[in-house]
Amino acid sequence: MPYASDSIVLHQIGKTFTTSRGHITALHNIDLSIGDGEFFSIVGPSGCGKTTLLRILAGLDTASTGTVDIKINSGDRPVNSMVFQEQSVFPWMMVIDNVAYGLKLRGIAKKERYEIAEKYIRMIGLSKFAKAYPHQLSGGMKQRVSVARAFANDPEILLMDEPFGALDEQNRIILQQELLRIWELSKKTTVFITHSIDEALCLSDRIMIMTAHPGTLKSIVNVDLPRPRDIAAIRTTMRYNELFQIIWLTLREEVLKVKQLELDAY
Ligand SMILES: Nc1ncnc2c1ncn2[C@@H]1O[C@H](COP(=O)(O)OP(=O)(O)OP(=O)(O)O)[C@@H](O)[C@H]1O
Repeated sequence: MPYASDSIVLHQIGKTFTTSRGHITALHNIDLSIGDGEFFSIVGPSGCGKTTLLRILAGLDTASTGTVDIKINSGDRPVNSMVFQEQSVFPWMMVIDNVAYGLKLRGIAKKERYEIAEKYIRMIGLSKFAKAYPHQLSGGMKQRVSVARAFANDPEILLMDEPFGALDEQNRIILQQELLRIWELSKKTTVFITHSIDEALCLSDRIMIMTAHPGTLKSIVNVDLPRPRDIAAIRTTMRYNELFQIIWLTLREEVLKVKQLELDAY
């Protein structure tokens, strides 16, 4: 898919952890470019290095080899915002203050940061709960607050590590649809980790499939499903099913390798 420019360029990324039991190579020689405004998902078997890669993009960890380049469009914005699987809201803050937190850190005046926060709270359907505290919200609602906060921060890139993994299916579908809607409006470069081929297909422009440990780039699939997307409708299309098969057959080889390694270890 054509993009005006690259937002993220990874060159020969490798990561080796040193532990008391020796060295663990988590990532090996990953070359990758992600376009400005692209929704890019990563799937791969358990332990293949997805989170490690995202942590390197977030600056929470450093690569052992290679380089990471992230295009900075404006010096006033944070480079990234991350949404984790676990709800990472502050329990002592009202919803509106949780969503506005990053803006406060950047010194944005209260009136303006509340206006921005209210806009995103409206988008995720929580206006009535703007002054509620997290203990008054369900798990799905708290995760919505995390998503709203990430967008309100207006980062250069959005990083999401299985953000809906802990939710029940109904809440997950609703949040996926809301994420699609907000992303369509902002066209923010997004890197999204998921274990779900379905989720990756519904949301992404491209999907990267990683090999089993050590993680390398196995292949990248273009998701040529039309946008804007309705998640329920897209799943009924023939192209969705074709893409699902392609990804599953590629991924299955890697999942089986992990299973074999587990059996060999016994
Ligand atoms: N801080 C660390 N110290 C040592 N080894 C680590 C560390 N973090 C990750 N690893 C190892 O690196 C490899 C990749 O881990 P990572 O969590 O990135 O995989 P993942 O694909 O996100 O896994 P999952 O799908 O199960 O969440 C694993 O073998 C893991 O044990």
